Amino acid sequence: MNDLAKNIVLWIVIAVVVATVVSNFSTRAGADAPLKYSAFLEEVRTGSVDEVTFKGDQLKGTRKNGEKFIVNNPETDYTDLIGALEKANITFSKEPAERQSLLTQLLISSFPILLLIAVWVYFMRQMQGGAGGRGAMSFGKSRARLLGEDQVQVTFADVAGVDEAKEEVVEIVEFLKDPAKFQRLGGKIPRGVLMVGSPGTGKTLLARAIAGEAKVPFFTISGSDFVEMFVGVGASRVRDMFEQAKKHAPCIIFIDEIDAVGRHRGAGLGGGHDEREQTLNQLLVEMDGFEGTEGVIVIAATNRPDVLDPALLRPGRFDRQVVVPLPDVRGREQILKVHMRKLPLAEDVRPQVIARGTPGFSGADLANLVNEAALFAARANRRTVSMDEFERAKDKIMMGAERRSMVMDDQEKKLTAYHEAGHAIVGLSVPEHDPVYKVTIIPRGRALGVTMFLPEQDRYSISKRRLESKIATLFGGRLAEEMIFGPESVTTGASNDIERATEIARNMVTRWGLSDRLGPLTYSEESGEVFLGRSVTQHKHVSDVTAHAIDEEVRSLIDSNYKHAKSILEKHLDKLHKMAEALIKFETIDENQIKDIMQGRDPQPPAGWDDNAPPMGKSRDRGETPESPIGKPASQH
Ligand SMILES: Nc1ncnc2c1ncn2[C@@H]1O[C@H](COP(=O)(O)OP(=O)(O)OP(=O)(O)O)[C@@H](O)[C@H]1O
Ligand SMILES: [Zn+2]
Repeated sequence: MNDLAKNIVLWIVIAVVVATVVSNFSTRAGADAPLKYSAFLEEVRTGSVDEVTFKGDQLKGTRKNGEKFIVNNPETDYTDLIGALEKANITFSKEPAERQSLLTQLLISSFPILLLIAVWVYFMRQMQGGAGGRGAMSFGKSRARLLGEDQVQVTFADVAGVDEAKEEVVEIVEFLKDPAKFQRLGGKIPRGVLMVGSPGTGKTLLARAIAGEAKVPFFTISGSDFVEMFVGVGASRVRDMFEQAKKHAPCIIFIDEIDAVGRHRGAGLGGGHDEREQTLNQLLVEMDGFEGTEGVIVIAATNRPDVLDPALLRPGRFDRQVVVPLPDVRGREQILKVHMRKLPLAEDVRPQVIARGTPGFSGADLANLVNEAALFAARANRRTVSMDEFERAKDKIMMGAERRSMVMDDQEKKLTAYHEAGHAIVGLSVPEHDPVYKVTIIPRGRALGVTMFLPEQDRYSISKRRLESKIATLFGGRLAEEMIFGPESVTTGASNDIERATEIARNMVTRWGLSDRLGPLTYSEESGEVFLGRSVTQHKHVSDVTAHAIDEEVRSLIDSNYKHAKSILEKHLDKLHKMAEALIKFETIDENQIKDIMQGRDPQPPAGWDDNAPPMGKSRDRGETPESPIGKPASQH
């Protein structure tokens, strides 16, 4: 052994000692006995569990006899579990994940040492010429997680609302079930499938369902796992993954976020032989190398097919694309039903109504909505989940969580009430605007108040008239403040409204060809070139004269709609006062109350309203500046 090798051995010994000390320490700190997930479910069923707390991906629980235990929750989606807990009448709650345990702090502080060891080991491997070089730390091993055929319990029945995508992959299931038979019958052997769709549309779910239907093992790895700081590691991980997969054939390899490795070669820094490029090349080599008869199918997922290297899409590689779109109304209803199956539901629950009120939601958003509703029901000690909880969950996801603890003084409350009432009244009076569904001055997310509009159907294009109505509505808030409190009192609360109105106007002129003066031309061009993860926008040059005309045209669109909004508010001043008063009193008003106000009546108080109840929250917490929320639909201010 030379000196270097001795050194490495010494360091490894030190590392082992440190690791032992640390792990001893950590087990002593967390004395709760670990429990297997399946054993835990059994205990839930037999009724020996008393209480459960969700904490990150762990569950902490107490048995009826007072014993404590922890369970690592393997599921990201725990509606199933919540349903079981509710049925067994077990109380549960949710805690935020721990910031940073002592263990991680220790690991972080010892990171430089570990890094040094890693570098040395790496150089050793290089010196040995790679032969038999799978050293103690096995860098080159793939990180793919293998789920055996029994573990993949997902079937096509769990994937809803994407029927076309399902139809396209049925053939793959047939192939995996019996590759030899499939070939005999003359089917074209599939090899690579690229699933394309926005985040949360169920690409992973669909891939798992293919494995579940065909009852074959499922290897899963994320593209970003291949990208390592050491040159050559990613490539050897790819090699290793394919080796493993061939041993388990027929099977599926699922590569999530393939764009992390599959980016257009040469798009990186300098374009040289960087790590990512080697990994990608290895992937291409492996995909060419295996015969389809072996029964390995590679499924990759991405939401950026445009940045992928064209070599990946050539015949024999990922030559099939399956688009997994955002669900439409029917699809959303079906997805909701899939997730609701697992819960005890009240009789008033109507998935169709929820589906109609959630345009733009992905499958993951809907799963989350059902989860949140279950948690609301649990917190209120309800035995079933009712429509009310689903509505609250929807509002929470769309507008951010209510922040009742944040106290506005009376003046601020009044300003916010007039601001929101201004949006609502203009929105209700302009043509082709979505109906107003709810107005609230309870702070939500980062906004002080929210006016919610409900698109009645999914829209794929918007008319000029509608866009102008949007601009007018956006100005409604600030205008109302100005009219009631005078120009000096206007707050910064409207800055985001103004930004958005300006953006709409500018896009109308420069991108959507909706200006008579400038005609149907595109005046700026966004190119999709991506550099280091950021998209670089290149502007096509426009002459000074044109630029000036664009500015004028944008300004005139803004001016005319601003004036329009102002005339509406002047005409409906009595309704503005009435709505603001209602908001100050009730804090949230709904469709029916809005209708009352617009017809000149006093709004009915909501069900269960008590005029003598104490006012809202008391503590002070004002960390953020008032701004509009960052929620889903484009129509809230
Ligand atoms: N079509 C669907 N039917 C039922 N549930 C769905 C559907 N789409 C998504 N979900 C729910 O959302 C969760 C997350 O979806 P999944 O991870 O499959 O999305 P993804 O498209 O792979 O997202 P990402 O691109 O972020 O990886 C699923 O576990 C499931 O609970
Ligand atoms: Zn506003």
